[in-house]
Amino acid sequence: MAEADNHRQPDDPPVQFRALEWVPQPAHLRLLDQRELPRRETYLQITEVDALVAAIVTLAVRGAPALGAAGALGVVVALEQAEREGWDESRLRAEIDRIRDARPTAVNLAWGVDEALGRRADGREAVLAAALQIVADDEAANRELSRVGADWLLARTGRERLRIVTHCNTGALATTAWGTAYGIIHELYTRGAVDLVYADETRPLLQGARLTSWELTRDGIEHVVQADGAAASTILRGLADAAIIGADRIAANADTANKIGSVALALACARAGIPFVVAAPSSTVDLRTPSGAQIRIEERDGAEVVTFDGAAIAPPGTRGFNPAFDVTPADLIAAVVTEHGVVEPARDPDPRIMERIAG
Ligand SMILES: CSC[C@@H](O)[C@@H](O)C(=O)COP(=O)(O)O
Repeated sequence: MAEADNHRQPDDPPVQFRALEWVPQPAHLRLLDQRELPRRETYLQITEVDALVAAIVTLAVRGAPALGAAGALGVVVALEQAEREGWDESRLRAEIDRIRDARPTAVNLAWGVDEALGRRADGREAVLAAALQIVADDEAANRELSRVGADWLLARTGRERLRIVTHCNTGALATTAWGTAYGIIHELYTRGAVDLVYADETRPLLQGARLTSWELTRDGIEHVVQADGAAASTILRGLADAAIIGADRIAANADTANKIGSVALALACARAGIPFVVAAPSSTVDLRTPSGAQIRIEERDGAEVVTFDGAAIAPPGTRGFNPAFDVTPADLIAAVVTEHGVVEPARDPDPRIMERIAG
């Protein structure tokens, strides 16, 4: 792994890395293996559906927008494997369904698969072009929503410099590039408007402690990692000016599914009177889901909770309870930001409010 540089300046060009990339020759999907970060920077070469599904399920690739791109490029992987191995149509469809269903909460995954699959009649090159368009569009959306979100936060708080709580990882690792909530933080940083970032560690898989702090360190943004259990207290003690999170699925009424622990931040922000902001590209908005009550929450293996870094931390036989996401009700959300603008669900209880910024 390259040495982290803690001395970057706001004007320095952003550090380039990609969570995922299509490599044409020999054709494969290249994934930065996020299970290994920050210890090692290693890449997976994906040429088979089994390997892609395993990478998604074990969070080698993760984050809703990155999953959307992985799903779309996964259709190309499946088409190529089908040709190599002589699959019939029903086998091909079943394998593509395995990719689509590998994780249920992030709407981007099924969306990405279906967008790419929709071009199948036009051939493999058209499917690949659709998938690469998703990659390009995601970066553009993230950059735009970051500007919009930074403007909104500075106007709403009236502050020149912000102390920000964030949860899970929403940076370039979780997207095709740049990031969502992290993108807003980076945008504020380039404007000289970040005082301190509190990155929640994000139990049980530590996306905050391992991944967000890796990105913040590379970008030279002042930060601390705090235990998830510290976040509400940080907010109630007046140590933060806002919380910004990403999303895995935003229902039509703005109820938002995101990494487990997000709703606790929203409750604390409401009590403290500081803004709780959700940032996502419009591909994460699911207008077919009316409210959070209809969002399926991924339940992961309890072993992830009762172990730490591979070692047991509870008595043998202890079962873990491991919902990967929670749903924050719209009335606790000060702002949802997409590349198409901002809505303010806490002030505006419109049951179809997300139609305004879904594109
Ligand atoms: C821009 S990423 C938005 C969300 O996908 C992110 O906050 C999150 O909850 C990711 O969960 P993960 O389980 O790591 O895929």
